[in-house]
Amino acid sequence: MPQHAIHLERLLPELLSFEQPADRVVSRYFRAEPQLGNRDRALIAESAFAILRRKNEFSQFAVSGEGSQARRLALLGLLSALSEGGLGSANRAESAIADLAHVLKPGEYEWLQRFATVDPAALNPLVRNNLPEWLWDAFGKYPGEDTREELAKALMHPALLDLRANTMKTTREELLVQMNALGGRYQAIPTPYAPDGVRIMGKPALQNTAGFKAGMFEVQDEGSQLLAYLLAPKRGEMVVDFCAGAGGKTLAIGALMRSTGRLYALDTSERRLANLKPRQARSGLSNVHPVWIDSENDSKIKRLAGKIDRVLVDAPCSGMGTLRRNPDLKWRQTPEGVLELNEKQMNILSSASRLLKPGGRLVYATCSLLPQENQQIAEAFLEKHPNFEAVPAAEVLKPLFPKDKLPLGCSLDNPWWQLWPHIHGTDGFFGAVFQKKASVSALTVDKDDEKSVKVKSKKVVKELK
Ligand SMILES: C[S@@+](CC[C@H](N)C(=O)[O-])C[C@H]1O[C@@H](n2cnc3c(N)ncnc32)[C@H](O)[C@@H]1O
Repeated sequence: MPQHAIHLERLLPELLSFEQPADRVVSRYFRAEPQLGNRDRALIAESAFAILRRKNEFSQFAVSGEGSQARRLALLGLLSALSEGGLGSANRAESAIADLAHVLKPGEYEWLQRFATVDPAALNPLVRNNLPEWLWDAFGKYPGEDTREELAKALMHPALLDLRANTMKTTREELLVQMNALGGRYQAIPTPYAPDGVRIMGKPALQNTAGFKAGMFEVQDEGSQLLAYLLAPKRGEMVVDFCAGAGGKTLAIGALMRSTGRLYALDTSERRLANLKPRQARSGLSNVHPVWIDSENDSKIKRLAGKIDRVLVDAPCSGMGTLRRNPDLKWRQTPEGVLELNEKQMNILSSASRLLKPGGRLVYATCSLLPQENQQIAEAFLEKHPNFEAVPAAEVLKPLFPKDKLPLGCSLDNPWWQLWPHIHGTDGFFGAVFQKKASVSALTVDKDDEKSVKVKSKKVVKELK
């Protein structure tokens, strides 16, 4: 373990400069240190992310103590990673300190023990909750002063590892057996709501398993899995995933369509779309068509106008709902950055809405918790597009995922769908469903029989090439 602290000390300056996303900095570091094994990498990465999650608390405590500031942060990161149980150890702080004892220099053992006995209630709320002031204030407005601390606490813990069984190749039950056969340290259980989800306690390296290579599963948060049900794609439909990225949601949607119909995966990032290709190949889906676009106004999109049954806009957003797994975002994002995103979100949603047939469904989604990126965009969209109406999420999801008599994430007070880390144990998600109102001329278009739909979709694919 001495080398873990040394690697962390080396990694920290770049990580804490916040110039690059943390996962990129960590991956680059590991590429330059090929001798590190899987377990070492897991502990170093988990400790680095713990430092980002609890930066205010750790920085305040690390003002005093032995050695350099980087060494102190590294030790606090290791202590947190070893005591969180994210690595399958589920140790308490005392036993984690004991695990570290043999690498500690004089005075460090007592210093860590002092840290473990700090009373969080005595700390300033910004320090205790590890949030920048603007975000703490924003959470005070929504979800509100009474609940923001609970939310902040949930965001300080690493996310659990969720998988989605690829139902084109296996079942959840088979995947559970496969995962439980990995070894005693890990335990796999069904996710509470997503019907194909498997939750793993501990963090096994899965990329090299035969099941992963054979496309039996994808790593995907339960909330993301549930979002595919809000789009509710049907077999044989024409569907567009407008901001498909590396295709996490595309693949879940494609499986719900049982690999029928056509599913266009659009994105402006060639790099992300390139990452979709191997995942698509593993998945066995033949209905997915990745298409690179130069912007939301690309002429390829215009050619699909009025032809699509369902469109998902999983918009670029601040990612504040994913702070459990991307804690650097809370230090990198700013209120000005959110304003810029708002303009982008509105433009993408407006362009995407042109794709829909009369009667077609548009789902706007983010992994943000900020109303500016969620409710306010959905409301502004409805105001600007009187040819669309909101469809209550509860109506779309019923009878799925019942919780307190309503489908999970739905409310009687509004039509939107929202998942919270502190309530649902998922990443934070927002979803709004809109339906394009049917017009008289549209009714005749809707009468197309299946054959003519097939001919048309072939033509569209040709046009996109
Ligand atoms: C939240 S991510 C999507 C994640 C993805 N749906 C998934 O499940 O993995 C947002 C995506 O929007 C893409 N994007 C940004 N601007 C865009 C635009 N104008 N049109 C389409 N996609 C855009 C980004 O490249 C990014 O991949």
